[in-house]
Amino acid sequence: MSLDAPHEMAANAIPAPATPSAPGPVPLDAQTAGTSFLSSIVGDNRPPSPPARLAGDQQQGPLVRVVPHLARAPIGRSTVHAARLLRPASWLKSHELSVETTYEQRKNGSSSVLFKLVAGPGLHWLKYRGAWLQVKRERETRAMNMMSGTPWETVTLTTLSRDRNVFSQLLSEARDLAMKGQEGKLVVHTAWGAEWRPFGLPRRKRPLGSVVLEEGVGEKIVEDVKAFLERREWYANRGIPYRRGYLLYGPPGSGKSSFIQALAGALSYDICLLNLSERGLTDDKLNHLMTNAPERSFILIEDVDAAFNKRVQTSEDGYQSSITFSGFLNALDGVASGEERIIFLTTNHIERLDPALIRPGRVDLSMLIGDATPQQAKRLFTHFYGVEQGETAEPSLSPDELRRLGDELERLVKKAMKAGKRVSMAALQGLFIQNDARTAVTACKDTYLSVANAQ
Ligand SMILES: Nc1ncnc2c1ncn2[C@@H]1O[C@H](COP(=O)(O)OP(=O)(O)OP(=O)(O)O)[C@@H](O)[C@H]1O
Repeated sequence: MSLDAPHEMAANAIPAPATPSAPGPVPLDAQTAGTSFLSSIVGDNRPPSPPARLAGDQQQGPLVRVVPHLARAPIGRSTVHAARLLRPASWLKSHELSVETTYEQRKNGSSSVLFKLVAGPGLHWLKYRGAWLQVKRERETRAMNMMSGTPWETVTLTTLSRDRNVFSQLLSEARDLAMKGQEGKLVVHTAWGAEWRPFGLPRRKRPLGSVVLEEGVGEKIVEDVKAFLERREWYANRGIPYRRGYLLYGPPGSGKSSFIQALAGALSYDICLLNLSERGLTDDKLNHLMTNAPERSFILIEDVDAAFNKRVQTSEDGYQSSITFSGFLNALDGVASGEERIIFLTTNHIERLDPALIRPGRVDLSMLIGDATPQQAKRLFTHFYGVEQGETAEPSLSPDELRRLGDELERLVKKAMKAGKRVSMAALQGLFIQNDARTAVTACKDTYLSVANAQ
């Protein structure tokens, strides 16, 4: 196919600020360049930047950024213009690249910044299943998302092909690519103003069995959540808001957050992490967030005691957020809609919580997630060094010795508990990560029994 060159293209191309020129031409033939350009157009599953015009619905992924604009780009609309614009050599090039960055701050203080080059504002050309497509990304200069301050964007796809199916094929492929990135992964959302946005990349799901709780505790929570999910009709018929609140309380490092994340993963739910100390959070925004969480997600509010122990909300730096205790209670109750709402609260200090917060209807199930019991310690040990396909994680360790070491650990944790010593699951995990099985048991003895014996 040979068509004429886009003389106006360079002049008309939108010079996006902070859009570096690519060092060389970037091939855009999707048949030879694979789907990489397609993925760069549709993005991955990171928070889109800037958001799409219809991005108000948090369920929309990158795919939806393309959909509404197709409607405004009738096929063949600019056939003549495009025919004039095209020249064989330049169709396969795009200099309009943007840098898309993702910043992730982890709970332990570490952070990472990822970047990738994506097709930026301007014109791009690609050949998709034999049809040439013009892709035009335009930023709105006047309108912007008031919540996040980012400009809206229009992506217009135009084709000369008579085959309209090319759009549906492209969109299905884009959707499949987007979904693949999330398959088997846990998506965590955080609040941006009054809307939810995915935070960082989707994470690998943690197997539920890797969080070792006291016998029966995890099972009880899982059963309760599953029973709740099966009773939508029951709630609707009785006019009861379809919501359930859970409180997991106990010492630090006992597995509260890990269990909630693993449970979300097991049920293919997302997590919506709500920080009540967030600057700018108001009662209204909180209410909006609680009632507009993405479908199939748990709302997780950690360390809820820190937020309202004196019915005043103060962050670490002394900033007082403008949410009120009664506003928080109202948001927890939610509007009496049929929307499913599952809320998890965690705390290290249940005694500091206001009784109004944990009354039934707001918190329906409270569970203590405690320090390690002797059996838990042994199970965690076995999980770490355990037998897989007939072999232990360490070749020099026979299954018999593993059992013996596990029993020894169980006994020593029992002894430590008798001596009033607390054994944290997080601390045990730390010892197991650093040591082989034999050294780990010796280290536990040194850590817990030397002190216990001395007492
Ligand atoms: N019961 C457990 N089983 C397996 N791993 C655990 C368990 N408890 C803690 N851990 C490990 O310890 C670390 C901290 O756990 P987690 O953050 O879930 O504890 P937490 O109870 O939520 O603590 P905090 O109250 O301080 O938020 C995680 O890396 C987790 O893997």
